[in-house]
Amino acid sequence: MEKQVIIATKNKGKAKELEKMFSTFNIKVKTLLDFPDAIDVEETGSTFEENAILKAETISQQYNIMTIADDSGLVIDALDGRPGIYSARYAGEDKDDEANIDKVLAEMIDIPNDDRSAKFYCALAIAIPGKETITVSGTCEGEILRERKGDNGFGYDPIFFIKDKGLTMAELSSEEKNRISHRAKAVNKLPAILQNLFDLGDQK
Ligand SMILES: O=c1[nH]c(=O)c2ncn([C@@H]3O[C@H](COP(=O)(O)OP(=O)(O)OP(=O)(O)O)[C@@H](O)[C@H]3O)c2[nH]1
Ligand SMILES: [Mg+2]
Repeated sequence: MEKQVIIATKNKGKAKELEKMFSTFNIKVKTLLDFPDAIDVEETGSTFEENAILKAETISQQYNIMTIADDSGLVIDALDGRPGIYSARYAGEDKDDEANIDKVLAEMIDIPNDDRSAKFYCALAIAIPGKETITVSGTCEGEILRERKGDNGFGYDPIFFIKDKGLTMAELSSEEKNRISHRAKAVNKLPAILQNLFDLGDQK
């Protein structure tokens, strides 16, 4: 049977980036759009890794197919790591990107320019039926601006400034974001792991 993987995310921005990154692997990529009855996993973990594992294992057990889940977020030093694992729901359960940005900007209004460092963090969990779940992670360093710049990407991208580039994440092309992002850095650790896993036995 052809190797296949489910990317278990309901976030369209993430799904698009991950589908693109996985297109280089010799594997059929499915998303939760292909599985409308997928369980809605509650993110009850206290770390990105725990939440990624919860999402990946629940869906891989439901369908008996290898599943990758991404749990990610923005970690701001001056806010003691917030919004962190609560990034998607920072301003409320309706997961409104614009409201989330407004909340961060308001909380940081008195934070001086040289104390606005932050990072994006991405944990990926790979759950394969009958095998132990594996996690990898990646980070991307930046600074939080005082206003939005750029329209690409999703989430907090318009206020996340990357010094090396002199641009926000939302001003990068999708190709460029996919080269340097926290998600790309995590995905880049996968080929060796996937190779190893496939060599261990049959993959449905
Ligand atoms: O500007 C951003 N650029 C990114 O590249 C990025 N990656 C993550 N994030 C933020 O972190 C939340 C993830 O939370 P999260 O991992 O729980 O995902 P989610 O709830 O959106 O979807 P799901 O995968 O759980 O179904 C997202 O909603 C965003 O607010 C990002 N923001
Ligand atoms: Mg989520």
